[in-house]
Amino acid sequence: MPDVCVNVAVRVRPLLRKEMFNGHRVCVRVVPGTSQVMLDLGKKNTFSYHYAFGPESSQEDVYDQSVRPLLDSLLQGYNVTVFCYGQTGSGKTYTLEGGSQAEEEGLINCVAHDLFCLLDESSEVADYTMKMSYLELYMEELRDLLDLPTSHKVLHIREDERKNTASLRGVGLECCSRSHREPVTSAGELLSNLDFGKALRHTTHRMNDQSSRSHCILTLYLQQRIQDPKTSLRTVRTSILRLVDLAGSERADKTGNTGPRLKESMHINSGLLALGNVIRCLAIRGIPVEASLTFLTETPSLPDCLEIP
Ligand SMILES: Nc1ncnc2c1ncn2[C@@H]1O[C@H](COP(=O)(O)OP(=O)(O)OP(=O)(O)O)[C@@H](O)[C@H]1O
Repeated sequence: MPDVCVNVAVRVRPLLRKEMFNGHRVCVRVVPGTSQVMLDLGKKNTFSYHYAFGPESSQEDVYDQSVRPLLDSLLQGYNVTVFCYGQTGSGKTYTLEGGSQAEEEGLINCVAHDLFCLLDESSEVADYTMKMSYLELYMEELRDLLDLPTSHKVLHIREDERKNTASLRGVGLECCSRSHREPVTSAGELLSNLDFGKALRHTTHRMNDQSSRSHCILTLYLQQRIQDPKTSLRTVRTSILRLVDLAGSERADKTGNTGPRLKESMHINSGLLALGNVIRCLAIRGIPVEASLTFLTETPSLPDCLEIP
């Protein structure tokens, strides 16, 4: 488990061809050999993070340093969430899902492959089950991206008496089942389910050709059965990994959005603001502000570890 419960990594992407063509220039640099970035704003401003990746950093560098260690925590029974946050076009989806070349594989691919390898090779894990859910929060409406017949229907967010958040279909007496959790047994299966879900995602607008217009939450529910070789005590260890691709924050004056697109932006920005407030409140142990996005990314209060005599 890392020493601190929130780590922040900053990634500066290279200029895109069209940005170079339009005469844009780099205004943020990583200070060599440090985890600091410097803004070129006349007087120099420097900011420190846990990790800082410059335009030359590969997907592998980002994964190995900032995400791979979290898999060990997950296997130990800790709940883990990775958020990709930033302005529209800053590279969140690229970082999580990857680019068009083989060497540009995103964090989700790396996690999928390593997680199954670690579980299969672990000497303490007798067996395990993994399930996944893939939800989209668009304009404050929640949709299940793994359930085609109902993906167009809105899910409702509810909390049980233990403060666990559930996403349910229907309301009141019609409230029948929670969002779909698909069992997965390999990285290939996980990634093909993801491709299925991605096709249903809301995308596109002007500042970025393939812009995500929704917050997307991939959750892996892991249950491991651990057998102690000395005592034969069996333990069931449950933990959750969330990989969250947040919609890009944006300024209405820069996007030129009007009408429904402007309304989308307002929902995106208000969700991000609430999330930022919650993280800030948690850091200073204040009272969090609640919104759909913050309910969905909350980790459950289920016991992480159950012992079976
Ligand atoms: N590290 C990188 N190296 C090369 N190209 C990158 C990198 N990061 C992002 N890009 C490119 O920049 C463009 C925008 O990236 P991306 O779509 O991931 O942004 P985003 O933050 O997810 O945007 P939005 O919030 O609008 O969905 C894409 O063409 C992507 O291929």
